[in-house]
Amino acid sequence: MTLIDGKLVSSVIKDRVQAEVAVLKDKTGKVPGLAVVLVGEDPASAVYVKNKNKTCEKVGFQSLSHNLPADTDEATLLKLVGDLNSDDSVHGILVQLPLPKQIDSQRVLEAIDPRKDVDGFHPVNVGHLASGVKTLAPCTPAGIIEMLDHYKIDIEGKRAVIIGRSNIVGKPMAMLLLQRNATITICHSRTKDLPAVAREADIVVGAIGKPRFVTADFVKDGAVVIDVGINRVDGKLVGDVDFDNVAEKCSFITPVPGGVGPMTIAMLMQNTLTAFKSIHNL
Ligand SMILES: NC(=O)C1=CN([C@@H]2O[C@H](COP(=O)(O)OP(=O)(O)OC[C@H]3O[C@@H](n4cnc5c(N)ncnc54)[C@H](OP(=O)(O)O)[C@@H]3O)[C@@H](O)[C@H]2O)C=CC1
Ligand SMILES: Nc1nc(=O)c2c([nH]1)NC[C@@H]1CN(c3ccc(C(=O)N[C@@H](CCC(=O)O)C(=O)O)cc3)C=[N+]21
Repeated sequence: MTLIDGKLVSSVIKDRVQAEVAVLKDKTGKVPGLAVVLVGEDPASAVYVKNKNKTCEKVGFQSLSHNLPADTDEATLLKLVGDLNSDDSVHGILVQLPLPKQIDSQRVLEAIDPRKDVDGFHPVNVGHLASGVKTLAPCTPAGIIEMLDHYKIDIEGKRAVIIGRSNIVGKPMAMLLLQRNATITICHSRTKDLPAVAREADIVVGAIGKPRFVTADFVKDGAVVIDVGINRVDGKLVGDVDFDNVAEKCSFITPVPGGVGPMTIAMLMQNTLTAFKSIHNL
């Protein structure tokens, strides 16, 4: 069994971004700017925002955080998004999800300029991804593809089973794996005989949000197992995969922490750099 080191692969990407930012800064006098909008005080989101700010500093981006109170109304948030759309120093806009229930998230995501949509959640970018047009792809699944490539894990012709069908992970993961010629199955809470379906997979992606949900019973001998889950159990971070038991059966596995999470941040930097270059025709 090989442990996939997300921290290592993410450093390679961040170093590459950092080097390119330095060159572009010399050439244009400008640096990429990333604006992160957090509504309310969800502790998990706060950790994520802190990591993003730290990484922005490392790679040489300008990082702006907007922390709004939990009772912010939709109009206020839409106004902020509009201001960020027209701010020339901002090239990436990320509105942290989930949003409080008085706000229609879809309306907010659709208000973001698609060129600055570094999460890849705007319908234009979702449509491009589904059509196979090069676009800003969601960071978490894009990071998973990078990890598979780094470890030279074949995707073409392989059977991939994705557990979870969210717009942020499951669905875009399916699109990216399909683009790479995997045969994909997307599972969810209504899937029948889930362990049997998952056992057919050469590559299993667990994105459910339930601690240790994917047990050894879900995994074929020699499969590749990717754990997207971020769950807090007794103050400890655990994934959606029952790591200790699954690790004995699989060929490759990602840990939590230190797997998919750091890759999400690295791809956010990559997407912000891509947006900066496309906005400035570089
Ligand atoms: N590491 C990272 O960078 C990131 C980690 N995450 C983490 O990944 C996990 C998933 O996130 P996200 O995709 O946003 O979650 P969502 O809650 O949006 O989606 C969860 C999916 O899992 C499915 N599901 C829930 N229970 C079951 C079950 N018993 N059997 C089969 N399927 C089930 C749901 O099915 P249905 O649609 O039928 O309800 C749904 O499609 C979370 O732990 C989250 O914190 C998320 C984003 C980035
Ligand atoms: N618009 C939007 N885009 C997102 O991409 C998004 C979001 N909203 N809402 C929340 C989820 C969750 N998410 C994580 C990203 C990185 C880590 C991460 O860096 N994890 C590290 C360390 C975590 C720690 O130690 O606390 C690790 O797994 O090793 C975690 C979680 C992005 N999400």
